[in-house]
Amino acid sequence: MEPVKVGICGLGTVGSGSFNILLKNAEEITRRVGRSIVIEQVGARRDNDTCDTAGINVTRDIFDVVNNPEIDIVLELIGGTGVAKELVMTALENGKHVVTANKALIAEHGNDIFAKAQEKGVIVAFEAAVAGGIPIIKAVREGLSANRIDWLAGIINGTGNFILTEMSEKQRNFDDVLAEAQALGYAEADPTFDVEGIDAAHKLTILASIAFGIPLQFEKTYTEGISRITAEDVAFADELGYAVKHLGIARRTKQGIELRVHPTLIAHKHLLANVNGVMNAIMVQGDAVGPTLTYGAGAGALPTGSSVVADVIDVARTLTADPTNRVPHLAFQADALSDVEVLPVEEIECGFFLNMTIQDRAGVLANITQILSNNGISIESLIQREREGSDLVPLVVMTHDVKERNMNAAIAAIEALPDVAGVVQRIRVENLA
Ligand SMILES: NC(=O)C1=CN([C@@H]2O[C@H](COP(=O)(O)OP(=O)(O)OC[C@H]3O[C@@H](n4cnc5c(N)ncnc54)[C@H](O)[C@@H]3O)[C@@H](O)[C@H]2O)C=CC1
Ligand SMILES: N[C@@H](CC=O)C(=O)O
Ligand code: NA
Repeated sequence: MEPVKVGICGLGTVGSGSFNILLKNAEEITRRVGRSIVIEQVGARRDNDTCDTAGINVTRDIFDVVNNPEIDIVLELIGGTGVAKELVMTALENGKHVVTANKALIAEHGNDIFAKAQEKGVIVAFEAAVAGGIPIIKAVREGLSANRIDWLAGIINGTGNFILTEMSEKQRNFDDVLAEAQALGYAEADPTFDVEGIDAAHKLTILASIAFGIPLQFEKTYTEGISRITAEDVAFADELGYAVKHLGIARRTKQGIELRVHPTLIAHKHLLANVNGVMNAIMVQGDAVGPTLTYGAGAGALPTGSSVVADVIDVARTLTADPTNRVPHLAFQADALSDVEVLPVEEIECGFFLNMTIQDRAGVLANITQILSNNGISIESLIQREREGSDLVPLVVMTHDVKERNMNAAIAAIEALPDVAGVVQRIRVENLA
């Protein structure tokens, strides 16, 4: 049989990983697919030392790739939502299948892209876009398709988890660890996407769509990053028996859907609290299967390339299958997406860890507990520390579950007390039972 011809756009971290896997495992891949997969052309601004492109057609113009009539599958591995969108739309218009690792593109423009793919009868595959090497899209969209998914929660940004782990285990400084994550190829081109939670929000948007059958709604995802987390927060949390992890959470409730990414306290004994470094893990709760957990590298050239190439294999296999029987892009039929409401964060209920600085003076603690109680908030535990030579001392409060709305009111009142210095740090606590 004729080989399947692939064109790679972008030869950076993920492009090089995918390129090298396609060459190294060519024989094994042919055994799996029943025909060979060859790299017909590479579009790259510059060469990559880790890739031997001898004998391969290399162009500096990535649009040569999507306009090359020989190519069956285009790999979009340049990133961003500008040129990348134009590239993907052109490839689809030209009748080519597309494999991408670009979560920003899918989360923000996926609705348009999938509509175009459907019109043209081609596939857009994006396993690498969520949690790097973990086959979570396939797991949710296919492996768990018998279930009504109740919720999912996971560590879905490798850079952020790498930073939190190094800060907690080695007391390293935030900027240092971020620079290392960039050098290792984990971080986004703009690393604020990693540290401000935008990248995790892109991924959660995609996961929620395939779990619940809702359109992609990135703009409705509540997004908070790890940049405000201090070494002191991590140490206090640890003392109380918790790890600080950056989680993406999507949950169905009677009122609507929770879609949120933020730092979270998780009990040390919980599996997610023990996912460290660049590793990602996602819990999915289905009504039939119960809780499931997948774990693996969330970023890096070869782990991400693993997902890209698996998608190429999937597409190559379906080239001989009936197009109407393929798995729908968002797991549910395009005309069967539901418009259930995404809840505002004020409606979400969880426990809180509050870390504040107060004057070491009689009555301050009583004022704070009174405010909490006035807002219907009960305290689970509390740490108050003396600080030698200073009458400003740290106070940490853990609360039982309460609506974010009540907590907002309580924090505003606490911050207005003359004996409370600066802002109250809040980290949400999840039991994930
Ligand atoms: N680095 C990682 O571990 C992961 C990255 N991703 C996603 O994969 C995509 C690529 O990311 P990386 O490989 O990390 O980025 P990168 O910056 O290492 O690679 C991108 C490459 O594309 C090239 N490029 C960009 N625009 C171009 C243009 N107009 N013409 C020719 N070449 C162009 C750049 O020169 C660069 O070599 C992004 O969407 C990213 O979000 C997804 C999962 C993991
Ligand atoms: N920057 C991302 C790369 C993978 O998606 C991350 O760190 O997780
Ligand atoms: Na994946």
